[in-house]
Amino acid sequence: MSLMPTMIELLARARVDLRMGLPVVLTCGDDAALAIAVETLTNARLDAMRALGDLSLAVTARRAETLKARVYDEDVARVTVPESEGLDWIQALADPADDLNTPMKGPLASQRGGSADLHRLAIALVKSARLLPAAALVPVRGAAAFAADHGLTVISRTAAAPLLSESSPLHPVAAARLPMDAAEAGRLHIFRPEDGAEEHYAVEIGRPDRSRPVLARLHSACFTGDVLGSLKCDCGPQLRGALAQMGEEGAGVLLYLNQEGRGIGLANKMRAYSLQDQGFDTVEANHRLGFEDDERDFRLGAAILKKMGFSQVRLLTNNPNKIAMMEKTGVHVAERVALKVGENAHNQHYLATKARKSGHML
Ligand SMILES: Nc1nc2c(ncn2[C@@H]2O[C@H](COP(=O)(O)OP(=O)(O)OP(=O)(O)O)[C@@H](O)[C@H]2O)c(=O)[nH]1
Ligand SMILES: [Zn+2]
Repeated sequence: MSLMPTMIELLARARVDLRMGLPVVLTCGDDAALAIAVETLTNARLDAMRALGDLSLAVTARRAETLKARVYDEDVARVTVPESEGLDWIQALADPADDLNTPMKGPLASQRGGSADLHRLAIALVKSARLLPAAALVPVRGAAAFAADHGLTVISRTAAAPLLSESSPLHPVAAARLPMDAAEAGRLHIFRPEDGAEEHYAVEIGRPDRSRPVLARLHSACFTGDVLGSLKCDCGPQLRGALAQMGEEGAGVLLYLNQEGRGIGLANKMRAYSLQDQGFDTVEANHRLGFEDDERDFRLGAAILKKMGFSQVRLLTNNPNKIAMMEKTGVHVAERVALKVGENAHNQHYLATKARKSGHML
């Protein structure tokens, strides 16, 4: 067996490198670039990157819209970084925290022509590292030798792209009995993805009949709502409401998917909350940060249900996208069970925005 890292392992390593502020070498055919996350960029690394050539910044089309930067490559923009600008300028382009105090960062020049594939790959990697979706790139020659000399991780776009668009296979690692308030007959199962990303959990209540639709909930992690009892969303009451209903019926399965903040991570969710304090709604805040409304991967939920032997569900949700994704990934939604709990004065606007912009059923 080879001791060389596989592409999945290299991607996991690249995510850690980027979070630590290390650059990674990206290749695509004859093109290669050094890419570093803007969020963890330091002056020392910026100087070292600049010594290699002209820098460009990869931002998403969503972020480019707020920055009024031209997008020539559909989902990404390649913004030229002027030599006169330093770390603060670069980070202000990536981080919307100060947008309202310093609205005009430009005019910005975007590159057009040639390929944006390396920039697109850089965005996909920083997103999967749960960082702000922005990266600085500089072209490099002789990528393999350069990476070896500097001890850097190399990611080939051709090898990485299919893995980044798929959802990683998950495997059960442990399960045990867990009596809970809502049901004494509880069992917690832990699932681990092959790509080294977060583990996900399944709470099984009673002994659900695998040949009939099971009462199911796909719950996305919300530290603020689930643990702290935040009034800004309805997650805490939904979590407890779903478990309570499963307890009353004597059977059910609740998946606790660690996709905090609709898949952007807790740090980015707090950035979104800070923008909400400035007056933007939940969807606008995600867009200003450079994310889509919802970055979650619901295929994970279907994969776990199937591993547990469930192929049909009575799904507790108000989100039509969850139903569509279940059906698309081979879990039949026999019934939609409404889950309306936890509305309060603080989250009324949030719930109304989800209904208006994300199609949630009221
Ligand atoms: N980015 C972002 N995420 C949020 C915000 N408020 C809550 N969340 C996250 O949204 C997710 C809530 O998802 P769910 O409880 O599955 O809700 P849903 O998609 O509305 O669907 P149902 O509850 O099934 O109707 C959790 O991951 C929360 O952390 C917000 O303002 N911004
Ligand atoms: Zn929440």
